[in-house]
Amino acid sequence: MKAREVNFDGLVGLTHHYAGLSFGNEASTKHQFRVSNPKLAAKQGLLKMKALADAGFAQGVIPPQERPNVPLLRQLGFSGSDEQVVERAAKQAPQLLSAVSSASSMWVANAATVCPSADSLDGKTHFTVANLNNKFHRASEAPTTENLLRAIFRDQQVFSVHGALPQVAMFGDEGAANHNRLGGAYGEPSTQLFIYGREEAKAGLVPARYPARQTLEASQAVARLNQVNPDLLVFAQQNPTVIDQGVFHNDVIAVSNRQVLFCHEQAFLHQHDLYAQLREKVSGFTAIEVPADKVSVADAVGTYLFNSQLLSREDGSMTLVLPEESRQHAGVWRYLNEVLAADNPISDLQVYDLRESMANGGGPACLRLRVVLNEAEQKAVNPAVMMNDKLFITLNNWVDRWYRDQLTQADLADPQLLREGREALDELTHILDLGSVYPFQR
Ligand SMILES: NCCC[C@H](NC(=O)CCC(=O)O)C(=O)O
Repeated sequence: MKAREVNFDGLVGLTHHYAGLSFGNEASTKHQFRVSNPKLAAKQGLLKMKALADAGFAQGVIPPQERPNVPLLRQLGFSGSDEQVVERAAKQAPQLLSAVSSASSMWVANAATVCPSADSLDGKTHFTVANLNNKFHRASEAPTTENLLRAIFRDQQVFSVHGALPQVAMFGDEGAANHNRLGGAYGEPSTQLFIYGREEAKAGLVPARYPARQTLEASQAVARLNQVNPDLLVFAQQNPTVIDQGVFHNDVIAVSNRQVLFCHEQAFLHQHDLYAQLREKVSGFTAIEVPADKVSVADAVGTYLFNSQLLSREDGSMTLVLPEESRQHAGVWRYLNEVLAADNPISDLQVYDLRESMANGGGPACLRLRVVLNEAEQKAVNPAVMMNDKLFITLNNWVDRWYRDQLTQADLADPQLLREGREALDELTHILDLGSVYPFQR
């Protein structure tokens, strides 16, 4: 049975703004308080989804979360009606209101880690929701992410969705952004490479300046929950010095597809040992390694060339889906064209304008969750979330009706934004046939 990779992209939420919340993510810090355009952000994302769907890649959509997160504000001691809760938070702690209003769930590469059925001991497709413990504004995504995944992958005969790991630093887990799957055909058992930033139990090498968000302990627990066949597992540490240069997730410095790993030469701590392990486990393993004298780590972080999607076409060749920023940089673009000309599976570069998401540190790869599905599993997915001409038009109209074209931290105090958000999401759950998934619906 033929399996394929389906990409599910996060739809940008109505409160997308630049809050400067992610220490260690340099774009987030740099763009704090810049005026955002949620409408444009959502449309940029939809255009990428539609273009990839039109090019024959299977594409789904994951909806945004309810923001501001009023229950979370109540947990922090703000009381009264929902409107009063928001109003009081805006007055007493505007930075908290901003955090609980973040549209960060758009970066669904951090929603969960996925184990395709070919790799799991029980033959099911597993999802473990990420706890995103390192950042307050992101840790609150987990419960609704779980509801959303259950509403999309709802057939429990074939899908198994696990709740997030315990919310403590020891089990900090950032989902698929720190996970690669390497192998042959998608439906064949493949090697799962879990990348971590530090090991809680050992005083090993760790970054000095910025946090290592993912622990080895978390990666091991996710592999257990997902029932990954132990023969297929590899764990490797990210290079702490690149974390200190702004590589807060592995998908900022490496991307894989089938037998190919496209990465910077400084991505991993013991890079050559890792290649040796992968050569042994993955038939035809191909590393396309970018040297620092061609692209510095700073330029990789600035242009996000590795935060790309590496997609297989029918003939086995691969398309690299890149953000506009990597075309704008002469040296990076020259290097990418050298990769194109060289003898390797990459034979096409596609560039998208994702400027709104990029300014918060999210490129093409951050916006998508990869799910390998065989034919029966594809049929078991909630069909209303799959991108096609009709859904594209419906979602664009929905965005036009509900989204603002500029937003600042001060606007978050507007009780109308809360009401608009709920009405819009209520409508969206009908469009995507999700049932009741948000706190305000329960
Ligand atoms: N995979 C990309 C994730 C980007 C995300 N940025 C943010 O949350 C920035 C939000 C802000 O600062 O407004 C993060 O760092 O986890």
